[in-house]
Amino acid sequence: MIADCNNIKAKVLTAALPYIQKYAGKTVVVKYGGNAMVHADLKKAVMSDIILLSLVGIHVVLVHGGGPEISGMLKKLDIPSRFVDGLRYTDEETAQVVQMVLAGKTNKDLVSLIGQLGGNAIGLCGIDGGMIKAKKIDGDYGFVGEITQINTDPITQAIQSGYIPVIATVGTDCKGQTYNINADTAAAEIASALKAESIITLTDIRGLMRDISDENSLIPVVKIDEVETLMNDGIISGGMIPKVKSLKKSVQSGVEKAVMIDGRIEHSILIEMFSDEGVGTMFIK
Ligand SMILES: Nc1ncnc2c1ncn2[C@@H]1O[C@H](COP(=O)(O)OP(=O)(O)O)[C@@H](O)[C@H]1O
Ligand SMILES: CC(=O)N[C@@H](CCC(=O)OP(=O)(O)O)C(=O)O
Repeated sequence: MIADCNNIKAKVLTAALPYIQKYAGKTVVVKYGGNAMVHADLKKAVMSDIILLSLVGIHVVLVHGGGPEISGMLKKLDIPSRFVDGLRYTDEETAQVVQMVLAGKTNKDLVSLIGQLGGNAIGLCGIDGGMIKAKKIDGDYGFVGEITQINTDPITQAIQSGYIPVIATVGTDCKGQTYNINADTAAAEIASALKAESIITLTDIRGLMRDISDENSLIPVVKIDEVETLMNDGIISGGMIPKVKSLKKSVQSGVEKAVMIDGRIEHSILIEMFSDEGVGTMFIK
């Protein structure tokens, strides 16, 4: 019985070998959405996967969201939340709360969890080391940032020093104004700046759906020139809008593999990376 079990373990590990060889030394950006973060056990499983990837020599960069935590804090402070095209309308006060929650609480909680699980992470936000420079996005969104420049040095230096960089997506301009940057948007820009091999977005749904009330309507592959039609068809709404736009942009910028997967499934990152099983929605040229 024990021998059988060990045999299976050995088979699983050797089956992963070609995938490990493919990704070793390459950069993989994982975007971890706030909605897939709400269950403690799942969060632990995701962090364990990230540690494993890093230990087999993959340069994992974790870019996290935290929308539900921000909304929760705004509610406690009696500040109303409002979303426009999937982006949080951000007045001056909201921008401060976003910085406090994303860079302060969510980021440090993830770094601490990775540490508890035996990994080595360093928490950064876009302000640290001048990593994310931003300006006000066009339109009426308040202090929502459009990224003007990414300085990859703090990220690459963290990786070279053996840390998993964990990034909160708050940026600044040269005057010190804080901007709230959607985590999907930032993850795509970071992946592109790092010339990442792959971007994996973990969310709280199977992938891009034709109809979110129908579990069987998953769209497994999207060609990026189909995105506009899908947007016009009105099947994409809320937080899925920046997600889809960002994955499209990643592909356009040369990221080899851009996928959205279900963060509610335990070890979905490992299934995605270490098997040929297509999970979620893949964006291709
Ligand atoms: N066509 C679609 N397919 C899948 N999800 C969609 C679609 N349109 C809107 N959504 C919504 O987008 C949500 C995911 O975005 P969001 O809540 O911002 O997640 P995250 O916290 O992972 O960034 C889904 O839970 C779903 O409610
Ligand atoms: C401009 C904007 O919308 N910023 C997001 C930043 C966090 C985020 O993107 O979190 P998720 O990945 O969990 O959605 C917000 O304020 O909620």
